[in-house]
Amino acid sequence: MRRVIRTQPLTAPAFAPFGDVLDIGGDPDKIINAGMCGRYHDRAQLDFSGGRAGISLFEARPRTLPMLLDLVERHPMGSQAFLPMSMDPFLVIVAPDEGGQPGMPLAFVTRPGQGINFHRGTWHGVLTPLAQPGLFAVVDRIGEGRNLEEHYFDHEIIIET
Ligand SMILES: NC(=O)N[C@@H](O)C(=O)O
Ligand code: NI
Repeated sequence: MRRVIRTQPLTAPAFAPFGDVLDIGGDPDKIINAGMCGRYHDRAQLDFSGGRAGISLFEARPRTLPMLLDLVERHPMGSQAFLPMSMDPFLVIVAPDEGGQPGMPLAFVTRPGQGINFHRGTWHGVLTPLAQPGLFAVVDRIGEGRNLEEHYFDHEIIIET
């Protein structure tokens, strides 16, 4: 069986069941630094249970669309944030959990300057830039325990614009 999933723009309401969208839409929560900076305060639900927060840098090879989606994964012990260090859109794949297996995935494309934070246990595609440099800061759980569960699809899923 072959399924095609079309990308859609990333919005906070559509992404809410899966995680947080980090962007500077609307007014800042605070004006700081002598009026020189807007702070969009505390915008993600972070979770590092039994471990600690870590910041890593990922240099990922960009993908082109259409692309074959063969794998999603989840981190049962912590959240994971993808914070681009460029102004290029990237692809964000998520899927609902259906009895411990991923359901039908959704594919979002970010606007320049948007980041995301997957909530703990959210099925997601791995970091997928769409342009060079695929440079991201990733905030996730550092600690003991099995924090990676992978699922390989047994049917073909194509992600298209
Ligand atoms: N495994 C790892 O460091 N990265 C993945 O979790 C990912 O979602 O890209
Ligand atoms: Ni991950």
